This record gives sequence, C-alpha cells and structure tokens, in this order.
Amino acid sequence: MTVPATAERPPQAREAAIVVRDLSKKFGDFVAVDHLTFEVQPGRITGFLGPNGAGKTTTLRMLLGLIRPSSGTGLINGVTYAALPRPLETVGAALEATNFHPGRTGRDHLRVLAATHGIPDSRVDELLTLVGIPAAANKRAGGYSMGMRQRLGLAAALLGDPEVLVLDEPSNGLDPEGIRWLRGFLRHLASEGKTILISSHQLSEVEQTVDDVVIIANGQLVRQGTMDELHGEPAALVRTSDSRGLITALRAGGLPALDEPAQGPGAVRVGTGNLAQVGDLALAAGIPVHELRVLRTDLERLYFQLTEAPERQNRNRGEVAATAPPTAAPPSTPGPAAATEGGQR
Ligand SMILES: Nc1ncnc2c1ncn2[C@@H]1O[C@H](COP(=O)(O)OP(=O)(O)OP(=O)(O)O)[C@@H](O)[C@H]1O
Repeated sequence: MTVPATAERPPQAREAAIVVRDLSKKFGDFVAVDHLTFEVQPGRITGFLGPNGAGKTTTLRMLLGLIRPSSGTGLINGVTYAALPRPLETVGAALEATNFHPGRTGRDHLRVLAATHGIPDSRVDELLTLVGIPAAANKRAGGYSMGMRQRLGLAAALLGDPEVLVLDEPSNGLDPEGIRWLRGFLRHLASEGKTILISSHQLSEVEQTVDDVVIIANGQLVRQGTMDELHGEPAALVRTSDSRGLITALRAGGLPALDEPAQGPGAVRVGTGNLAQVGDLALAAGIPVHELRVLRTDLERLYFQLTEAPERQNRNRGEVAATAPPTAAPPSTPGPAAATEGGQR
C-alpha cells in the first residue's frame, strides 16, 4: 500500500526502502517504462507483477544502476544505487539465474564475489547451506539445474547480508517443493525486517508469498496495494432453496445480501467473511442452507483484467521489440556485483 503523505502517516509506518518516482525508459522511440511511481516497504514482500514485456526487468535494472533512466528516479534507502556507500551490504540482486561461469563451482563463484567485497569464506559456506545446495557447492555451475542456479543466485544476492533484496522471477525453474521453500525463506527474511521485491509475470505464482503488489502493464502502473486490498471486501456465498427468504433474514440481521446468479441457482452473496453469523441467521429464520463458504475474489481474472484489458493490449509484444533487440548496459554504468556476476540481461 502506498504510504500516505507524512502528515497522515500512521506512527508505526516506516520509510519506504525502495522509492520509484516517475521513472521512464525509452529505447529509441519505444517506451519500455512509462512514468512509473511506486514504493516498497521494509519488512514486507512485494510482488512486482506484469505480463511478459511489461517493463519489470527494465525497471529493476534502472533501480540497480545497470541502465540509465530516461527520466525519473529509483532510490534505495533514499539514494540512487550508484550513490550507495556499501552497495552489496544494502541491496542484493538476482536478475537472472543463467549467467554463472559454467566452469566455476558454486562455491568458487561465491568465493570470488566474496573476496572482491572483503566478505569471509565462512559466509559462503553458511549461505550455500542456507539456500539448500551445500552438496552441489563443489560441482561446476554449468551442470546446475535452473532451480539450483536460482538458489545460487539467491546466495550471491545475500552475501553482504543486505537490507534490501531484489529478485527477478526467483521461482522460475523451482519445483513445487522449491517454491514452498523459497516462500518460507523469503518470509523469514522479511520477518527480520528486510525489504523484498520479487518480480513475476504471474500473480498466481506469488499470491501466497507476497504481502503487497505493484502491477504494471505496458510500462505503466495499473495497481498498487496490499494483497488484502486486492482480495477486496470479505464475502460469503450461501446456497439455499429459499433465496428470497434468506436475503430478507440476512438483511434483517444487518448483513448486506443479494442474489449471485453467476454462482448458480439459489446462490446468495453476503457482505461478510463471518460464516457463523450467516449460518446462525439462516438457522434462526428456519431457512435451509445447502452450501456456505467464503467467496474469494478470482485474482487471476482480476489480474488479467488489469493487465490485458483491450486498451492495454500489450504494445510490447511484436514488432518493436523484434526490431530493437536488447543492448548491453553501457560499460561505464555502475551495477551490483551480485547482479553482474549472477547474470544481468
Ligand atoms: N535494451 C533494450 N533495447 C530495446 N528494447 C528493450 C531493451 N530492453 C528491453 N526492451 C524491451 O522493453 C520491453 C520491456 O522489457 P522487460 O524485459 O523490462 O519486460 P519484463 O516485464 O521484464 O518481461 P518478462 O516478464 O518477459 O521478463 C520489452 O518489449 C523489451 O523487448
């Protein structure tokens, strides 16, 4: 959720650790990121979501100083990446898990990175264990599965024990057990107060992991808020053979209720998440209840509506991207060692 202006800010709210302000990136005439503004709060996991080509990676690369914005700013703890005094200890990044030196072992990869930042080897072994690949540590990274590379990228991002983690599609290539592990791992890091921003092109992939969402389409913000806000007001679905009588009884009991024909015959939607209250009111009125459950927002549908609405038909797909292949970041551009070593696009 966007933190309100200072005057109305609740006392417990903390400063946003990541602030993206009016950020834009043009590649020639093509606008990949379009006046994007959002904030990411510490101690929370934020999903940065959007379909393929929406501009997620481009935004993250600007935030991490790997490419220059055309306009606007991306700040981490109040400054640009380039101005961070100890970048590896402030922000850990894993932008893509494919570019490890194939001939180098996982352990050596981390050791090289650690050595260049004065981090002891003991931290390397600690992290290999923490991310669950101690046995693979002495194998060449070229033989790693996608999931193992993701874990190695995560270890690299965590080397400096940073306060902020930026992970591009971290569950790509993980099996269901790996995804569950990642969820618990990130949750633990967030509970320690770390700020975690993870990108994904699918809401369903991260909906159980994230606290907040920033959804973009065609480089523009389409929604920012908490998962609870995305789910909307709680509602119950109750099915009965007497929907008229039930609606009257529920309304008399102070609950908003109306027919919900989309859910089939006899379905009534009630504006509460309190199923017991619904059941009790129905019982008191002597009305049979055939089904009673929480009515969940179809998040997949909502996400699709937000990102694939006709006016948002993805202009990134097709001709422009095809004629303008991605170029490498300019050599002078500063960038996080973890992301560079761990694979920048
Ligand atoms: N260096 C570049 N030159 C030209 N176009 C680029 C460059 N980098 C990215 N783009 C284009 O910008 C758009 C946004 O790309 P980006 O990689 O940021 O999207 P994304 O949301 O991360 O997508 P995905 O989920 O597929 O990774 C795409 O159309 C892409 O082709």
